Amino acid sequence: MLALLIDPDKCRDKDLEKQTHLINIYHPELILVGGSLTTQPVDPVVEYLKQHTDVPVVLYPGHPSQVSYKADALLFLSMISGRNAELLIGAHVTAAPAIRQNRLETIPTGYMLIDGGSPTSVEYISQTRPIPAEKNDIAVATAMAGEMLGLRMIYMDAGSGAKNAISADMIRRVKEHLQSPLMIGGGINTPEKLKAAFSAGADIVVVGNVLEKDPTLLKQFTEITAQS
Ligand SMILES: CC(C)=CCC/C(C)=C/CC/C(C)=C/CC/C(C)=C/COP(=O)(O)OP(=O)(O)O
Ligand SMILES: O=P(O)(O)OC[C@@H](O)CO
Ligand SMILES: [Mg+2]
Repeated sequence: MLALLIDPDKCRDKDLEKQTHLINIYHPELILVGGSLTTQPVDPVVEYLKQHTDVPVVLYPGHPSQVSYKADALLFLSMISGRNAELLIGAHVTAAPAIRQNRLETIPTGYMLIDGGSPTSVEYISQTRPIPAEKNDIAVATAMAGEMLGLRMIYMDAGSGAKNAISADMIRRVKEHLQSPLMIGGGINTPEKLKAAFSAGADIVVVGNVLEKDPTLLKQFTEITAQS
């Protein structure tokens, strides 16, 4: 599956219109909405997408303020690569009552930040250290622990705009030990990197930056996804 990430802060009305037009032609399987730091409200972006496409809109929040009850579901992320209690359970306690009240579907997801070769917004904002890129064993153990805690999906992210995407080796090793779906993202900016992530075992690949810069690449990215 291909998940297109839309950052509410980076899309002006015109960009969103253009992206929506291409989404309706090429149909990525998912749209994710979120950012590690957002100053613009998420609600209008979700509302626009729900009105103009049939592709499911799933929230990928960096903060409880990014929860919109207009979305189809929410990645209920716990940042298991870090040791920041607020991102492991704190934000969740704050957000849970309203999520339940509004009957928003949650997808319990273990979020693992992997070193992508340059500092990323998520690393800075979360005040956590990523798992070193070469430490496959730590990634495997972390994903296993997340699954044992009951998390239903694992998201390994090198961070938006990462210099290096997560290695095929790490993806393969983690996937070997996992029953749950594996999501991969961060720095996937060429057709080759997209193919490599799927070949290594990614179930869902998240692409943000490169499609923000050149939305027309969506055609090629959806074709590769269909062949993978
Ligand atoms: C439980 C609820 C509702 C919220 C907490 C959510 C948690 C634990 C988040 C974990 C850490 C985090 C800050 C994730 C944000 C990831 C995200 C949406 C990244 C998108 O990319 P950006 O980092 O915004 O990329 P740019 O730098 O390209 O804007
Ligand atoms: O913007 P890119 O580098 O595609 O990354 C997407 C996403 O995995 C970030 O959390
Ligand atoms: Mg952002």
